[in-house]
Amino acid sequence: MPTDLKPIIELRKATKIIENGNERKVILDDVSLAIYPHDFITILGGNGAGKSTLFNAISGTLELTSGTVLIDGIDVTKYSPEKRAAHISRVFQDPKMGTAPRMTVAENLAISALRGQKRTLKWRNIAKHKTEFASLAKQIGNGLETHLDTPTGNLSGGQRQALSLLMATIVAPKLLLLDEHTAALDPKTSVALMTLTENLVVRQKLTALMITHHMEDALKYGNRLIVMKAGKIEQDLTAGEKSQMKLEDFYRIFD
Ligand SMILES: Nc1ncnc2c1ncn2[C@@H]1O[C@H](COP(=O)(O)OP(=O)(O)OP(=O)(O)O)[C@@H](O)[C@H]1O
Repeated sequence: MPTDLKPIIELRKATKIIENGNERKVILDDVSLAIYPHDFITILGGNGAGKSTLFNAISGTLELTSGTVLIDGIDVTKYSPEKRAAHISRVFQDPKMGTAPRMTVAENLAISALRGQKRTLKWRNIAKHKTEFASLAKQIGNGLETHLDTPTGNLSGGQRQALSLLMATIVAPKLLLLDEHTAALDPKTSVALMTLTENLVVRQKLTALMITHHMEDALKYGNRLIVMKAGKIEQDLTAGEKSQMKLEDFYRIFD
């Protein structure tokens, strides 16, 4: 990893232990990870490996038992998810998660455009920004730009995920978390959304973590690949190391 760059996000010895009666389960096990500017890291691991737990620890929806989370070198371990949301955006697997269903596409975009600012939403500003929103939505290529006044609950799953991605990146976050964001889509829409994802990440020089169960995607995209197993980071591969790997090597991850 680069030595001259400072990590944007760092986890130091992050551990989460769940105690339930006599049961004690370590779901995040002494994880240390440094994420550098413009890293696009894919994350693979079997069911229950701790991938979403890692995202929860970064975004603050999970309180650590021990360990530290830093953003730009500042200890944010005690910061609420809302406070961290000024820097971190997340797109979930479920198309229903990222958008407010009764609000229109333009209204959802307008709210996202205010992320990290204290200003309240002025509805007249939405009209002002509609042309800009339309040109953003047009990049997606699935007709979203013709639905600016449509409540998001009426969109297709693919349109809704594309909108969630646009909302997560309309103000460039320090870190973009993609939590199996293509998993609920049909194969064609999933490929289109992955292409859009890569375009956005590369064009905006974003820093991103992407959980995927598609081994092909984990190999194809990004400059780093992390493999998780039983709450630990088992492997952290560079692009060079990744290119030496074959699909068969990855099937062993799920043994
Ligand atoms: N709040 C919680 N309380 C108890 N157990 C939890 C909690 N959150 C996660 N776990 C457990 O921690 C383990 C890791 O879960 P996690 O959701 O991070 O896995 P994952 O790698 O994202 O899996 P998947 O690919 O199935 O989404 C699982 O065994 C899960 O049941």
